[in-house]
Amino acid sequence: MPRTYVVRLMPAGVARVVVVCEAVAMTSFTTPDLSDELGGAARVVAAGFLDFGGREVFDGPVRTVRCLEDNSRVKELLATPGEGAVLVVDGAGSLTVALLGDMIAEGAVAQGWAGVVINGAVRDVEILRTLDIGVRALGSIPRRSDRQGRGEVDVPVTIGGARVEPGDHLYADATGILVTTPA
Ligand SMILES: O=C([O-])CC(=O)C(=O)O
Repeated sequence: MPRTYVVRLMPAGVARVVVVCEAVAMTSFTTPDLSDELGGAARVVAAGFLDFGGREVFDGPVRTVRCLEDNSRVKELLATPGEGAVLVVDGAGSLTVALLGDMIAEGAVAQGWAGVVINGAVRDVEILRTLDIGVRALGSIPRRSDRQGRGEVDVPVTIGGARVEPGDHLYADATGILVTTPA
């Protein structure tokens, strides 16, 4: 792991090396290790989610939205304090409209959300990748979604074959995504 070192000359002329920061944030988990350690208690989300965010590794307690081609609830929820949570959006796998774009994602960063995992599509991908938030989705498309106030918040959903409930904990890294239910 890359590190930044400062070399100070001590009075006796002896060089002392002090690690002052990690250039890459230390992560306390990997999804393969969690999968091995927890077995069936770690519900693994099927492969197929792509990384669109500026944070490759993220985790947090889960909030959920279920919606179909209408991101009203996504926009509303991500404009409220996230407190390190991960929003899991079950958009039924629809790839015809985007449920997240740069404006909503920038708001989510400002509100302290750790990540957004979308069983559906995003847009503004050039900007999403610059933002300090995890974003996973199935694909991208230019068309915005409808906003007719449809959708449900904090309901159990299933994405990538894994059941996800509000209050679960979601872990995502370069390998994949898994979900646990805290004891
Ligand atoms: O407004 C939307 O539905 C999605 C979008 O483009 C944004 O978040 O900037």
